[in-house]
Amino acid sequence: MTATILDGKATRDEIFEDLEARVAALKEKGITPGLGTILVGDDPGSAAYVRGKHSDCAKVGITSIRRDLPADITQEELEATIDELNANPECTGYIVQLPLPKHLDENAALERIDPDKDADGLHPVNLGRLVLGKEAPLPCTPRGIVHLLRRYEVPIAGAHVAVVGRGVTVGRPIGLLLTRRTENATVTLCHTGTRDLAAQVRQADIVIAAAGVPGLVTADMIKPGAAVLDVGVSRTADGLRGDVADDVREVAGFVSPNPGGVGPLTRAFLLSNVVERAEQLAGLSD
Ligand SMILES: Nc1nc2c(c(=O)[nH]1)N[C@@H](CN(C=O)c1ccc(C(=O)N[C@@H](CCC(=O)O)C(=O)O)cc1)CN2
Ligand SMILES: [Mg+2]
Repeated sequence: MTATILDGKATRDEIFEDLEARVAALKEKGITPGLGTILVGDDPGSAAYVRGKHSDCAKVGITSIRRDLPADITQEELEATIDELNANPECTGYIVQLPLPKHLDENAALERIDPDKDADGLHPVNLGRLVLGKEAPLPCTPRGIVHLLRRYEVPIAGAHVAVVGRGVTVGRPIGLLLTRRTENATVTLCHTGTRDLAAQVRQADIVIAAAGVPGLVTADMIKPGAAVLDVGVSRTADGLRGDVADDVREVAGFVSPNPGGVGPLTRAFLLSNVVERAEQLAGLSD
């Protein structure tokens, strides 16, 4: 068997086309959505992601607001920048690029974001709303994963999903999305303390690998025909590596590659969250 590729770039292009039209409609009503980013330090990966977010904004007509701060900034200085974007009327949504340098308190920074401007859906109030099933901006990577599965008609209802990795941007929130009544999956959240990871992954219809460990998920761990989404990213001497070994394609029914799978959708749904918020402000959504 050779797996069907879940093409994140083609799916991203469809989303951008829709967003471009919606941004034009907002502008006709006198509202221009504005995405802010706060980047601390000079990690090349984070800098590239932030550059990508701003070039996406230009493609769909969203205003870009950039705040780049030195790596040795204090928590107080970071929080002053967060306060500034909370108060900035041009900025309708923004993100703090993660991870932050070790000396900074990431949770305190996320908590200081105005929940109504939280474009990443990572503020505790918005994660709490997700737990309660209330409307909220959804974390971008999990939203991209669900969209990609639906787009390629991978059966989700009743499926057994193994998530590998418990980070705040993917592993923890994806279980909350997939167990909503609209998705109805059964989710096992695996991590470094999981006994016999291979056995957990082997019984899954859908595997979401988001551990950041190159090649962690191998072909012998995959149930034939399963959907395998490679979300982890590691920068190695050989370049970017995902969590999923290449030969998984010979066993799986569906594979999202890395790069070119879920990553482009993380960026697309960030813009989507910003546009949805602007539509709420304009009274264009229900
Ligand atoms: N505040 C946030 N920080 C981080 C998030 C996030 O959602 N919010 N997620 C990741 C990084 N990230 C966005 O910020 C991100 C990661 C990967 C991609 C992407 O498009 N990847 C491409 C490959 C890119 C490359 O060549 O380097 C792909 O998968 O095809 C976009 C965004 C951690 N931090
Ligand atoms: Mg991500």
